[in-house]
Amino acid sequence: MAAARPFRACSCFFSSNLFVRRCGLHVRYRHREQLLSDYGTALRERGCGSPEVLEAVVREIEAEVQRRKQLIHQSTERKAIIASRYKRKHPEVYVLQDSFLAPEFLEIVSYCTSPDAHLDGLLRYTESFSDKRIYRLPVFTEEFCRAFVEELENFEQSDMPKGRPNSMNNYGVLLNEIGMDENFITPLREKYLRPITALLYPDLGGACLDSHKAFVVKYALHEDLDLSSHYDNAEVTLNVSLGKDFTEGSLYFGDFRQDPSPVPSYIEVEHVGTQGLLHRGGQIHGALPIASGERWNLIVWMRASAIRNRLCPMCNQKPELVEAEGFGDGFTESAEDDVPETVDLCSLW
Ligand SMILES: O=C(O)CCC(=O)C(=O)O
Ligand SMILES: [Fe+2]
Repeated sequence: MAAARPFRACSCFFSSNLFVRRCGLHVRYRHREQLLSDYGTALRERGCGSPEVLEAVVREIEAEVQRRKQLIHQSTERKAIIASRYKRKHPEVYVLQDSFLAPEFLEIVSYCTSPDAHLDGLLRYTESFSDKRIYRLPVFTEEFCRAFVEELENFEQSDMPKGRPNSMNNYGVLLNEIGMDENFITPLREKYLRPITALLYPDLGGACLDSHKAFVVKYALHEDLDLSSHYDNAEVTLNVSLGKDFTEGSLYFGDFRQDPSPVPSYIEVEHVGTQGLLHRGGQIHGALPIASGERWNLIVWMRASAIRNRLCPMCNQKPELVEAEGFGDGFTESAEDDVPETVDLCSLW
């Protein structure tokens, strides 16, 4: 068998999809003049047109680009510190066990791995929302969710260094940094989720999701309340509600990024504790503000190199690969030197 190819990122990470929080806008940034020429009107419309505010916006964007450039290095450092010093409260939650999973979820996986499994059969076990290919299904047990959130709170309250889940969420935990990728998220994706996504999203590489970025987001009254509209850097996303108690805070979904309609229709989907939502990463979505309590959700952005190597979902171009740590952003170098028997079936579509 050929050695696994290292994962890469696309260079657009340093220039595209930069989120300007104060005006709720994603921008591409090369330099100040380009920003003004591409987004001058949009910035003005959102109250960011005065010279002082513009100045602050440019400074924020440049700081975000710097943050992104230092990310790999800082994340590796944090991971090493956490591995050597963090004292886990529930060490057991780091190794996935069947007992963490809802019996109904195990039943779904068992159906999907049976020889005659088909989409219509699977849909009998899930709840579907409109025609947007959004599905809800049971995932974890309540007991597991409680222990997991307790572990995350323990980490949050510790003096360990913490990264932000992504440029839009300020609160939460990057699961690779606390050591949950290897024995929890990777087996969850490979052994349990992939048989399901293979049937739901074959066109998006659902059968060959070969990497992920996993994190937990947290919303609370004096922290983040909501999340602006966006699409994920993922082919398929799993979003599981872990608790705790909260009101409001539903998700809303609009069009698929590559298939916009003149008047997008939005649907709202509630989070149900212990249950997960599967959706296409490219489905435009956001989170409405919570009204009380705390909301913790596990988010797994799942990626298929066979799909994204052709087109980066963030810049819509052939990806320009740059070195990365771990799973990077899920791209791999081209497979031209592969011998035929190692060619992944997914890459033949
Ligand atoms: O708050 C949520 O449930 C959604 C979070 C989300 O969409 C994301 O982090 O990509
Ligand atoms: Fe998202």
